[in-house]
Amino acid sequence: MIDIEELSFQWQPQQSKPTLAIPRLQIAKGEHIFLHGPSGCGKSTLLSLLAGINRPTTGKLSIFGCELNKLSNSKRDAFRADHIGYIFQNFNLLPYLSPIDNVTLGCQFSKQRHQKALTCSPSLPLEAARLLNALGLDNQFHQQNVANLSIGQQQRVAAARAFIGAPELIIADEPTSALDTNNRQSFIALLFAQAQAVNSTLVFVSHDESLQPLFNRSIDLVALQEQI
Ligand SMILES: Nc1ncnc2c1ncn2[C@@H]1O[C@H](COP(=O)(O)OP(=O)(O)OP(=O)(O)O)[C@@H](O)[C@H]1O
Repeated sequence: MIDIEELSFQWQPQQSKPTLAIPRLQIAKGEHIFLHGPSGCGKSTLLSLLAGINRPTTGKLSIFGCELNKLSNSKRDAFRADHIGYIFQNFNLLPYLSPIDNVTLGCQFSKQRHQKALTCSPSLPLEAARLLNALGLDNQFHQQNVANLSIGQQQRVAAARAFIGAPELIIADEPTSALDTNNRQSFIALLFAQAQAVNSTLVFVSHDESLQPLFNRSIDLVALQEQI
């Protein structure tokens, strides 16, 4: 569960107005949230706070009972490695590594996720292969350099890397923007199936409002900041 109270964030101390000012936001465990709003309204900034990359300037941000606003940078890094899978807009894959190696990297910084992954498969590479297949990337592509894969295939690798070790929260920042409409919807169906299998909470940012009905709840970041 995510719990935000009176949160504000500003990139620079001299800003006249904070980038984000959210009075209240609660997200329940297992919810699939569609987060939207105009360009520059602060969606990626909010994701960076949820992921513990940045810390709120003021206010409370608690994820699964842990108050991230009170943790040091290194403790937030450890929290992120243990509990959060992040699918970046540009995927951030290592191009000279195979899909299997990219996916297993998701466990390198977390003993907890490593152990959880081994409860599903006998080894990390086998668990990576299981997730890649579940997300629609066949075995024939598992050992190639990811640089040789299509954008849609790279996106499946990025999603499998986020899901390995069953993190409680999956954050996805416009992961479907390079795909056509049919591929977007089928990718989201696979994403939901994985999230449901381990009851992960999903926070998904997109400008494509046609995707909204697929989610449990839609949050307009501008309206959220105007609530009294
Ligand atoms: N690293 C940074 N340093 C300073 N300001 C930043 C930084 N990153 C973002 N900003 C500013 O914060 C504001 C919100 O940016 P953010 O990227 O969160 O918006 P967004 O809603 O995700 O936009 P988009 O939909 O275009 O991706 C913008 O005014 C942006 O210029």
